[in-house]
Amino acid sequence: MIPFRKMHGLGNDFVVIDNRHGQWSLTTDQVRLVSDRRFGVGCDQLIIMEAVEGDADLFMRIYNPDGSESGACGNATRCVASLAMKERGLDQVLIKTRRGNLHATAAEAGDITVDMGNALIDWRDVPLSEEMDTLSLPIQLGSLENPVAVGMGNPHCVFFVEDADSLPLEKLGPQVEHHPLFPERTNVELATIRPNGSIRLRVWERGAGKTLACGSGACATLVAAVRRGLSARQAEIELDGGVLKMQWLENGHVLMTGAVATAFIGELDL
Ligand SMILES: N[C@@H](CCC[C@H](N)C(=O)O)C(=O)O
Repeated sequence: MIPFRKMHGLGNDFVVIDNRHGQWSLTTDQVRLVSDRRFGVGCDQLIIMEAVEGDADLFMRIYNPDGSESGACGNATRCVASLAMKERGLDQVLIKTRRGNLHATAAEAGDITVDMGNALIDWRDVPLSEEMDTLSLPIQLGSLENPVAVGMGNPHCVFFVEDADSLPLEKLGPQVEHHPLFPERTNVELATIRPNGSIRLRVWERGAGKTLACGSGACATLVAAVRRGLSARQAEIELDGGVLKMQWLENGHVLMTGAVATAFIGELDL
């Protein structure tokens, strides 16, 4: 039996397995099974906590429900950071991910702030399949056009639209996810800038589908909006599951602050 925690950040939900003693090794089929809401516990991402050498407190591995691995997951980083902070009695921890060490700190009212690292805006780093300006991609799908590409350790394709809520994300998301300009597929964001400066955001996640929130997607959207001259460097982003407070620092790093919650604790019989 493998113990797990079911956690979420704004409804973006995770099965979190503590494998710091290295006793378990999940196959891709098992990752898919655990993530499948029809047969398993079900989650947007399966997160494995692993032991690490060096400065970081732990390594966080991120699997999508289709079995693919991602380099970044903002909401899960807050969840895992909150576990590590409680465990160590600290108000800051360093979480290692495939893209590097992410510094997380306790914020007001139980929220967690994560420095999600540098936003990547060179086409090679997103990555895109050919040289181009990431500020304006030649993609047109119905009323969707001219998106911005941003890398946050995972790829994002951000469309600015009149009304994100009026568009069929379930139909458009998979088409953009598999667009040939993205050799590693992409996460897809539909964003609307509101008159008060906040941003309404809906996300189709690579390898997962429509989710209630996506932390790295919120980071990418703020960066895209600032680069387009549509937003200040600090903004609130409203996802289906709640609000993230975002800031793009002058040094290129993106800060994300938001809530975390544990839904329940259980055991997997694989
Ligand atoms: N939920 C995440 C992103 C998860 C990974 C993504 N689906 C990918 O494949 O890159 C977040 O909060 O950032």
